Amino acid sequence: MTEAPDAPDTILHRTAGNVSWITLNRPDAMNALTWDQRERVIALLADASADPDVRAVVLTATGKGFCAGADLRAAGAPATPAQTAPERIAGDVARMIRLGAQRLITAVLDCEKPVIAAVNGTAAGIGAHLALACDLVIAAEEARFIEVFVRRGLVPDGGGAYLLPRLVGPQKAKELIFFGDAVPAAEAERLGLVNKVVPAGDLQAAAREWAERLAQGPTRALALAKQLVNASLDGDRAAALAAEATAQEINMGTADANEGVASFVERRPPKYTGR
Ligand SMILES: CCCCCCCCCCCCC[C@H](O)CC(=O)SCCNC(=O)CCNC(=O)[C@H](O)C(C)(C)COP(=O)(O)OP(=O)(O)OC[C@H]1O[C@@H](n2cnc3c(N)ncnc32)[C@H](O)[C@@H]1OP(=O)(O)O
Repeated sequence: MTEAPDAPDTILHRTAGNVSWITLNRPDAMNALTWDQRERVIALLADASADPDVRAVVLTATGKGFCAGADLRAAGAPATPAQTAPERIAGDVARMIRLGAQRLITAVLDCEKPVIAAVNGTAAGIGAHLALACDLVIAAEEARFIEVFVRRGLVPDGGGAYLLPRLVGPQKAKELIFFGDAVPAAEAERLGLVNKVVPAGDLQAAAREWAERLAQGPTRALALAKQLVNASLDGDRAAALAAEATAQEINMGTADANEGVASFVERRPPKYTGR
């Protein structure tokens, strides 16, 4: 288990049916992220990668918000520019973004298990990017996605200017970033930010259904496929084709790959073990 500060009750965690459920639980603050919570989520994602009994991850939250971004009231927030020399501000905030927001988003992108975001409500700032970095996004009808940074006079961080253009194209990405308007779940689905929109009362069941299907799948093949898709966004065709050939070679060493082929030949359903 990865060591991380305990975030008693503000991050709930359970594993059921080979699915790791990570729940942000500060509903009174729209699940705005504190340092402890962020480190706890990063640790739980690392644990999911390492644990062979975890074959899928669901990230969700309680209350009316999914995550309202960094907790702007968090103790120890950097002093305002007027109180600190510019070079110190640059050193502090850039380092905080690298060591904070960016580590969180990277932990999702690099998690070696499929990660589903079950977005129960407002996802703003890095809270939106936390959802959009997940492999699959299921949103409740009332959910909305807000590139809220501009409302605070901030630059989008936590991977926003990396994720958004890849999801919706550069023009739409800049519209969302420039205006910071709330994007309702149905529009987010139309734009390609969300895979599926369901009534709020069905969100957990929908996430469980997809997560349990993935948890019965060929876990290593799913992890390699996730890496191929993510890497393809940054490379050229030659790199993508080389990577898929290598991934298939690696995957052929798994029991699941042999089970998948054998079950077809033997005319029976496959039974994958995730190994
Ligand atoms: C990780 C530690 C960081 C330390 C502080 C850093 C300071 C800045 C440093 C540089 C920038 C870092 C940026 C960061 O990496 C990435 C970001 O996420 S920046 C964006 C931060 N988030 C926001 O700006 C969103 C702020 N919230 C809102 O705009 C609105 O709440 C909403 C999301 C549009 C939802 O609106 P409503 O539905 O009307 O809900 P309320 O506004 O009434 O909120 C309910 C309740 O929750 C409290 N709350 C909401 N968001 C935050 C928040 N981000 N931090 C703390 N508290 C929040 C809100 O105050 C209400 O509480 P109440 O007033 O009722 O007690």
